[in-house]
Amino acid sequence: MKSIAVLPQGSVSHEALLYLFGGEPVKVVHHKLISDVFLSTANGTTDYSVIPIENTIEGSVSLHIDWLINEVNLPMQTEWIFPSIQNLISNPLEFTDSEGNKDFTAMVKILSHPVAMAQCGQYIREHAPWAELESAGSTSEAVEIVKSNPGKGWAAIGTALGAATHGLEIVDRQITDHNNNYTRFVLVGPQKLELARVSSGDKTSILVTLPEDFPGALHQVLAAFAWRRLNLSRIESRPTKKKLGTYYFYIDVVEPIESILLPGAIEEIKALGCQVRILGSYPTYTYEEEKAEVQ
Ligand SMILES: O=C(O)C(=O)C[C@]1(C(=O)O)C=C[C@@H](O)C=C1
Repeated sequence: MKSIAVLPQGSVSHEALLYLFGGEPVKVVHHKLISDVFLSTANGTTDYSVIPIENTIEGSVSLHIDWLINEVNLPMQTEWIFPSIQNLISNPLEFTDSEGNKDFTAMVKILSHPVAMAQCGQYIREHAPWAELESAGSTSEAVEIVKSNPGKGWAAIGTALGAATHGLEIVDRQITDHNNNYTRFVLVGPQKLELARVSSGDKTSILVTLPEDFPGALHQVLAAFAWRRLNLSRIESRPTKKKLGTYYFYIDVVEPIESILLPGAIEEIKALGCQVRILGSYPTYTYEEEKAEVQ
């Protein structure tokens, strides 16, 4: 049975994992911090790790992309999209007045994962702008901390599964600034992954380092894809962390690595003096509500 490292029970990542595998039996190994999720597969304890890499509202999860680039050498084996539905969660009746109405005046602190917190900025500004905001390793860890601190005016932003896991109350449902809030997840690990569900296509993620002092280098890199009509779905620069002003370009190509034209494009980019690292070539799955078993 495949073993999969993921953030704690009831995190968005955990919901996304349950969705991806549907009924397939897998051994789920929870870790409090994303660094430990990465390391568990990097050191061979688990077969795969679930990594959130991009969100509709917050954009790239830079920390996780940097880990993929700099800290571990774990190929991406699958990508899928899953909705991040965030809720305001508290100990039962903590924010209900004697007449049964919601009353947030005693809300002194809101805890969540910083990405989830950022997805709900508008809600916080409208409902409890006075509350102190505190980061947790995951939305589910935030719920767990709130559970251990009843009566203090603390609330968490997290999933319905997180609230159910810890037996807490959902004070307000679906509080993200936009309803169309989706997260792109990747499963990373050394082995290819076969899934029962039908994919919506393939992608290849590559990392390109430009040679120094080469005018128009990025233009020429992009031209290698353009004249072959290879579709790019994302391009993003990340600092190399070695010298100020030097960057990696993270590029997603909507083709599998074994397609006819992609290897030629990569060779052309290398011939320009660029370094190319393949981060993975993998099937991608779009979210289909009727297949979701959670929420
Ligand atoms: O904290 C969680 O529940 C997570 O799964 C982490 C994470 C992230 O790192 O982006 C995943 C998706 C959500 O949109 C917010 C947080």
